[in-house]
Amino acid sequence: MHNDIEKILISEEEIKEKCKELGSRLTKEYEGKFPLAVGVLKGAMPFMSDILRATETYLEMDFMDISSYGGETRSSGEVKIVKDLDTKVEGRDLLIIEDIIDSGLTLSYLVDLFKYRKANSIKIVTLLDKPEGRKVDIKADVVGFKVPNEFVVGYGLDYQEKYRNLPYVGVLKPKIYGGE
Ligand SMILES: O=P(O)(O)OC[C@H]1O[C@H](OP(=O)(O)OP(=O)(O)O)[C@H](O)[C@@H]1O
Ligand code: HPA
Ligand SMILES: [Mg+2]
Repeated sequence: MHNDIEKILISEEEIKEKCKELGSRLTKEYEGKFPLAVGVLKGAMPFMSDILRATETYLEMDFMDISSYGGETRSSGEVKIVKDLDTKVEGRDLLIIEDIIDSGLTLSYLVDLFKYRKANSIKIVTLLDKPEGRKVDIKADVVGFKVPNEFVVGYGLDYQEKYRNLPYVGVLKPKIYGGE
């Protein structure tokens, strides 16, 4: 598996440090509140697990499974709910946790949905931001790292469902995508 990686963009150590830093920030921001942390499956799973264990406040966790990429490296543009939340959103302070904002389609769909469901507040935390990928205007409130306009894998991010369990974020060798 490691052999398929051309270069590591963000190391395991850098991710660990960042989760601690962002966790302390969220601890302060949600002091005295009881936010609903919404993990966007499947990609956000490792990041959610690490950042929330560094967030020292009461919180509730729930998950939403959204899909728009299928097995491709480009968004189909059609966002589908595979699994909805079990929790009522009305009046809650939502903390949406994502692995990456690329085109922005997934998050803009979710933000609209949660506004419609009358959330009290919505904050977006993403490990990675790929600003050059953007098709709709949306910004995260908290960003771990910016990444260049390349398809990245690892730490939750997949290519054809593989590589999510890499402890770092990297770029695949071109031959893995069927390139030369
Ligand atoms: O900003 P966007 O262009 O919408 O891309 C970001 C979304 O795409 C990926 O999920 P995907 O739909 O591939 O599902 P997955 O998390 O199960 O891999 C990623 O985990 C984000 O949720
Ligand atoms: O660069 C990416 N890698 C993996 N999954 C993704 N979903 C959106 N962008 C990406
Ligand atoms: Mg994916």
